[in-house]
Amino acid sequence: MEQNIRVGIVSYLNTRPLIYGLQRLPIKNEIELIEAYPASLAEKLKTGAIDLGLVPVAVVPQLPKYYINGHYCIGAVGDVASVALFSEQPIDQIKKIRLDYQSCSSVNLLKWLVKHHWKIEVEFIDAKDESYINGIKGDTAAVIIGDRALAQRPNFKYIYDLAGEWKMATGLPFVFAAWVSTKKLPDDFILKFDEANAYGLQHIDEIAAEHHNGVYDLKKYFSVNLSYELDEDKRKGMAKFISEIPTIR
Ligand SMILES: C=C(O[C@@H]1C=C(C(=O)O)C=C[C@H]1O)C(=O)O
Repeated sequence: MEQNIRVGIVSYLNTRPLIYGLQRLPIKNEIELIEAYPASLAEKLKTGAIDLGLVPVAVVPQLPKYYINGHYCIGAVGDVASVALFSEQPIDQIKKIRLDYQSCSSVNLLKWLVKHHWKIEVEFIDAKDESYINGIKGDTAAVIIGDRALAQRPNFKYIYDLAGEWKMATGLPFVFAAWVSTKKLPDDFILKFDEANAYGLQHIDEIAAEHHNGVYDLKKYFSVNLSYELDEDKRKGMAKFISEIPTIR
């Protein structure tokens, strides 16, 4: 038998609806799911450790060749809830921003917002491990993504939702990650893969109940905050963001 297609998936709750069908439908016998945080998935795609992955769109310009597969993504048309700048002080008083080591897209989005939307002068500090979250004090804020961001929501006075801010600035939705490959995958495989993604989106109530954690309303998270269809507007938002990346390095 041919080797299974290695599929990189984000190790956060946001991905549960997209993988629900991949774990249950017959396609599960053709794939191997490899879970990691987004920045690590980007590395895995670059080094060939995965064939297809839910990879941060911010790394797409670094790939010699790429394909955006299927019709689903991790996106938002307004506040996403799990990607934010957390602070004790309002935006105009922030002097330093610690950047989540698990992120690629959100860190670049934050830098774009700092330069083009908030227009503030700040120092960026790359975080190396989870301890950076304890450093959010006074005029030092931090970007946090994923489940850890949902968990921190009750702890900070100021929460700037990065997808919501992007929407205010551009009028467009934001795409954090899409199903990216560096080689063309068979059309019949992508069709089945896409159908498996759709299957999960038809089972949001079960998935929300299964992962219920008392931290955040997951039904709202999966159906209002996150928006998984890679439609025309999301493609426009994604193209705009990718075209802006050279202006923020
Ligand atoms: C909405 C989210 O989107 C994510 C953020 C990413 C990034 O910043 O690179 C990549 C994938 C997604 O997991 C989240 O993590 O909460």
